[in-house]
Amino acid sequence: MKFPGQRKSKHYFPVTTRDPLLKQLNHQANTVRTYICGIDQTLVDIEAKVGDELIKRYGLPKGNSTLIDDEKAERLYQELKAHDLICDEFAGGTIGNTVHNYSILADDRSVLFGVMSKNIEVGSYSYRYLCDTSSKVDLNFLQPVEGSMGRCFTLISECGERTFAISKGVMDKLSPEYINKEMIQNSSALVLTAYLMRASKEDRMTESAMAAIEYAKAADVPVILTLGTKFLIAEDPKWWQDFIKENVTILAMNEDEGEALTGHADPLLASDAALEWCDMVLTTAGPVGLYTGGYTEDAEKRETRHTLLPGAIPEFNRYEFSRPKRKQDCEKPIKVFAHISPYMGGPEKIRNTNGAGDGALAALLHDLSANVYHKENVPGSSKHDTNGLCYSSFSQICKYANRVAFEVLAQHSPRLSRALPEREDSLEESYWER
Ligand SMILES: Nc1ncnc2c1ncn2[C@@H]1O[C@H](COP(=O)(O)OP(=O)(O)O)[C@@H](O)[C@H]1O
Ligand SMILES: Nc1nc2c(ncn2[C@@H]2O[C@H](COP(=O)(O)O)[C@@H](O)[C@H]2O)c(=O)[nH]1
Repeated sequence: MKFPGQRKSKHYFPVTTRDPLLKQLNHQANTVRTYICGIDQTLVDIEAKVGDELIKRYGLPKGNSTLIDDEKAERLYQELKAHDLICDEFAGGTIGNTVHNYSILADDRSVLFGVMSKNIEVGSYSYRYLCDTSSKVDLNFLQPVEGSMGRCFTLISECGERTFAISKGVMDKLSPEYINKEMIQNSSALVLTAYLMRASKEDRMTESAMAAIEYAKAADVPVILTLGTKFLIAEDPKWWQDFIKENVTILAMNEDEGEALTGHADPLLASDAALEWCDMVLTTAGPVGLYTGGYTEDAEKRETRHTLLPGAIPEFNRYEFSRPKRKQDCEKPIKVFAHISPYMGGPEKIRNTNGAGDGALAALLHDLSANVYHKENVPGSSKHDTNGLCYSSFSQICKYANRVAFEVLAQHSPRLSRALPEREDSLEESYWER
């Protein structure tokens, strides 16, 4: 487990054996290892730059992720190929991306539940998926199935907006028998996407996801939900509010999804509303940056040293140096928010916005899992007297998530090809120390 994000003072995080205080840890027979679990529809992204006319002609709502039938998928694929419009083919799926990015950042294990073709030919989409997935993502629990892999046509308009057309193949064929209860109950977190809830009944993906959620809740493992697309949420916001209230610890969304869920276009107000149903929220807002929100114990709140920010909730970041806690773990819970503008104003050239939100979530998951790792391995640490949900403060999580989103924007695919640089001198000066 790597330390979550660069910092000048690394406290007592057990990432090095050089510190004499850590010798105690090294005397332990076995360092306890932590991991996160994710469930996804295994998908390969087929990226193409297209005109709006094509998107319209195929009846795809711009910006949405729409399921299309096999006939339409084949027609679309042949048209993209014939006009040489496909610019990349890469493993995708919102949770596949997130657990991959988690494993790259933490340099540690994640477990993915989903399906995979029984027989894999070199060069096939299944092969592509495996090649593009970090070796730290444990794929041993995937369910082998017959049939073709799911494809996600990622159609990028001139304005940069992405429209997804999903040819589902076997992506929803996951059976609940392939959800390993013990793996889920021993993990630091279970991460899911709202997309899993739109599978057809016969396909059983939704049933499998619900089984995993029940296992996680029974063992008090945090359930993290990312909303996927505003269109799905807008179909029935009340259903999603109840679902979150019933099942979710941490909610990740972008500002459009936040508006669909809460009715608030302002990401801060949307975050505030969502905290009535869950314990913590990560709200990304494209060029406006991102917000974290959640609860802390009134007696443990820590005042920021940054400028107090104006907004729909004045000076909303006052206690952003506090660590997030679950609401139920607070005697006197107070809401805390933090915001950060895009790191360095955003990359000079945004290659692709695909997966920036998933990248930010992976950073938050890393911080959460690092907290469990530290708690397991340094149980006597005062850090854990207060039963925090994450290792770092709201403010620090913002910085880390933002930095990772920047890295995804600056590269071509939604999956990080490498971790953040170990030493970023300019960062130490200009960002982490600011
Ligand atoms: N145009 C942009 N300029 C600068 N940073 C951006 C831009 N778009 C996204 N980001 C960064 O990436 C993060 C996630 O992007 P966003 O588009 O909100 O997520 P999603 O992919 O889930 O819609 C933002 O919080 C911000 O840090
Ligand atoms: N599991 C699913 N993943 C999907 C679906 N539609 C799109 N996607 C994936 O989302 C990422 C991009 O994420 P974003 O945070 O930038 O929006 C991309 O890699 C797609 O594969 C779906 O229906 N199910």
